[in-house]
Amino acid sequence: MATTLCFSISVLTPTPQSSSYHSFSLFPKIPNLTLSPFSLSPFIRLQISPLPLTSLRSTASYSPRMASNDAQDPRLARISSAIRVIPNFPKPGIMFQDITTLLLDTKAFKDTIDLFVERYRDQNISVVAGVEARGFIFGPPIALAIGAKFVPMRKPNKLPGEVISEEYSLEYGTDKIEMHVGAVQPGERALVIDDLIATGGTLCAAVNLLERVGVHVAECACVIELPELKGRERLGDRSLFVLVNGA
Ligand SMILES: O=P(O)(O)OC[C@H]1O[C@H](OP(=O)(O)OP(=O)(O)O)[C@H](O)[C@@H]1O
Ligand SMILES: Nc1ncnc2[nH]cnc12
Repeated sequence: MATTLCFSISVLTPTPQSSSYHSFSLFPKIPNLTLSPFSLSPFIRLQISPLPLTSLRSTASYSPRMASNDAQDPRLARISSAIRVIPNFPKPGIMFQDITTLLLDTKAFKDTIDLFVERYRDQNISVVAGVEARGFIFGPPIALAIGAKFVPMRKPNKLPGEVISEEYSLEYGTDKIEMHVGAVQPGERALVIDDLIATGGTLCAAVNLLERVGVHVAECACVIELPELKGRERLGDRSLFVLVNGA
């Protein structure tokens, strides 16, 4: 493999058509990189360095930084290249980060779960809260592996029992997520998981909902971050762990 790194940077241009979806590009180009057949772009994403759960923030860098303690961890590159990017979905100008192709790659999918499990298995987490819909894919295997319960955080009017709701703002309008009353107890320690953080509105709402019922959120975790959308800033002091940056 060639070792020269080139950089291709496109600055975020918010699209008027976009509401909760946003497009951008910020990634190092790596010639001769082996990519999955699903990847539309011959690029590897930037990666975010790990922080212990006690740390509050991690920062993106132009040097690839790995989510594992091993700076050469090859799993992140494979995960990154297994995520398909679909331009102009669901709206013109959006670069949709499609994790369904990651799920087809059994090694990359397993590596994704393993990376989260390695980070959280000794953190005394009793609740993994997954955000609808794609947090329902990554959350349950992590919960099972670390011995925590899985709590779905759903879109409005989907849960049959009594719910507690949290509204949050989108670029235009508002949305809401809900959780069953009694699913968690005050004093429990939670991990909030989703596939992707963009503006951070969804994760913020999930954290707020859990904190309102006395749960301590140890960390939020996502497979992908779109750093230009500054979701990390919206989370404030809440700790965020991600594996790769969006292409
Ligand atoms: O950081 P934010 O700006 O809040 O955006 C991130 C959210 O957007 C996507 O879900 P989406 O709202 O598309 O719902 P879906 O998973 O049900 O399709 C993604 O899976 C996150 O949940
Ligand atoms: N670009 C994107 N791809 C996938 N999910 C998203 N949610 C918000 N923005 C997204």
